[in-house]
Amino acid sequence: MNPAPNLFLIGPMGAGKTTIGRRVAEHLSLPFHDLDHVIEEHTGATIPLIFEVEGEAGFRRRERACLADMVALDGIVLATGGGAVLDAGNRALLAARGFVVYLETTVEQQLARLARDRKRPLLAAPDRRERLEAMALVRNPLYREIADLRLVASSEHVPQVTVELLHELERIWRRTDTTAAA
Ligand SMILES: Nc1ncnc2c1ncn2[C@@H]1O[C@H](COP(=O)(O)OP(=O)(O)OP(=O)(O)O)[C@@H](O)[C@H]1O
Ligand SMILES: O=C(O)C1=C[C@@H](O)[C@@H](O)[C@H](O)C1
Ligand SMILES: [Mg+2]
Repeated sequence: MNPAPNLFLIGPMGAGKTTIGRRVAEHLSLPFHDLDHVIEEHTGATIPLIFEVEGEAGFRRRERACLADMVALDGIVLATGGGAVLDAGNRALLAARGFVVYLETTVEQQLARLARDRKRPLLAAPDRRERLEAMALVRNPLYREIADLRLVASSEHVPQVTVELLHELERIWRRTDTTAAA
């Protein structure tokens, strides 16, 4: 069993936090929440519109508030947005309130997976590769800082990655159980 109250997925845009998180939650019979969707619901506006009206700073304020609400829950799987770890307070909350899985990916994979995406305002750049590389430079150390588990998805097949993550969690949580019982 998960010794932490929650399971949190972190990692860059297009790493699969939403996709894999939803499937893992289903397998674990836990409620799934996606922080981006929570923000949109609370605001009554899409993420692109929030960025357009309030800028990234406004979006980050809303992200902080919604993240604080979500981590207060118990027994959930939460997929965060790619930039949630930029805030030190968010990082502290995630580390304190759950088991943190860092889904790793490469810029190459991001470019392929998000090629047709128009819903991520930070990707609206003339050179997407350059933008993603710059973000990785700043953010990857922050993901690493709070990760309890790093998963380099070896497959482009979503069900396969889901199974890989479930196996890793089972292995780690079984070990934690044994240690606690000893
Ligand atoms: N392991 C995978 N193999 C192939 N495609 C994937 C994989 N993981 C995710 N995808 C695809 O990549 C796209 C982006 O995935 P997803 O929305 O889950 O990313 P995310 O990590 O939640 O990103 P964000 O931080 O922007 O919310 C989706 O179309 C999804 O189907
Ligand atoms: O990487 C980011 O900063 C973002 C990722 C998305 O999940 C959204 O949270 C938003 O588009 C910003
Ligand atoms: Mg997502």
